[in-house]
Amino acid sequence: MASAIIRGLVKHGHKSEHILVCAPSQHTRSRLVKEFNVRVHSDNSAAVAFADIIILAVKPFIVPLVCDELRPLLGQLNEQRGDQGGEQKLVISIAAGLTHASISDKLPRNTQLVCAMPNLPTAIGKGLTGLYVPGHLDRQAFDDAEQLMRAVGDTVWLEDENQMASIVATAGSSPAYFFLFLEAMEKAAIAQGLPPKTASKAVLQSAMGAVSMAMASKEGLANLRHQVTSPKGTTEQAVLAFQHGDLDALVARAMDSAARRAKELALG
Ligand SMILES: NC(=O)C1=CN([C@@H]2O[C@H](COP(=O)(O)OP(=O)(O)OC[C@H]3O[C@@H](n4cnc5c(N)ncnc54)[C@H](OP(=O)(O)O)[C@@H]3O)[C@@H](O)[C@H]2O)C=CC1
Ligand SMILES: O=C(O)[C@@H]1CCC=N1
Repeated sequence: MASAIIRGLVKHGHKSEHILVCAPSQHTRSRLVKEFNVRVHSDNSAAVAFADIIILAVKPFIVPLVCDELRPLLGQLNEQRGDQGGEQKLVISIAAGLTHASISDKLPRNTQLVCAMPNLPTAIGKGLTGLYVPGHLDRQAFDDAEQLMRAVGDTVWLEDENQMASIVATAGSSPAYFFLFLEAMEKAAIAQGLPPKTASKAVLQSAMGAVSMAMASKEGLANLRHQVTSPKGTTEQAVLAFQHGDLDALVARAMDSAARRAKELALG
């Protein structure tokens, strides 16, 4: 996910020399230098010395270990900046499930922390990121987090931290559902006899057309669907097959499973 954010930021015009990536493996560091020409370091505390905005983009169970490494220097530099009336460093966590309080507890007191849930299309500037800070904190103070994630797509602020699990299910994980559905369509089209390249083009262009149309239209998804579905026509048969398979219930079950997993990750 870090690579996707970096790709999106660099595409949007962020200078690669202003980005420092900390990763333990030499292989990953070399790949990122080769791909984006970013700075790299093996020591996570180098990020605190270098950056005003620090993104925690590790697996949820690694976040506490990384916070332990960031805490001493982060506390020291934020205290210095506080004394001088300067801006505090901002930490953004993209770890699925982890709560604001659980990460805050691992960082120096009063660290500016935003919980964010981006998704993979940030890599091409078309991401969706859910953002959360507790209600008693002023969101204006977190403009930098919103601006950064806006550079790689759209953003939504969440009122209630419990909504974060739904954003994981609806946006963080969902590109995989769409890929899965498109894969299934591609396989079916090939099974019906289309050449693989033709099947792929027909599936992807149709998906892009449908999504672009839905985004541009004020009519709502069900209305657009009805426009395709001629009475007694071909689409009706396909829609009926999906409905007989209880697509709505299946999708709800899948999304509930993702949201439930996000809540489990919060518990560690
Ligand atoms: N994948 C996605 O679409 C999304 C993921 N997320 C969240 O992003 C986070 C990362 O997920 P994802 O990108 O899929 O995972 P990956 O396994 O692809 O990446 C994790 C990265 O963490 C690095 N890492 C491991 N240990 C440390 C450490 N101690 N200090 C610093 N870096 C470390 C690894 O570096 P190395 O290669 O050197 O081991 C690796 O590059 C998760 O919390 C996930 O919930 C959120 C939204 C979407
Ligand atoms: O599958 C995961 O856990 C991560 C979080 C959202 C997308 N990928």
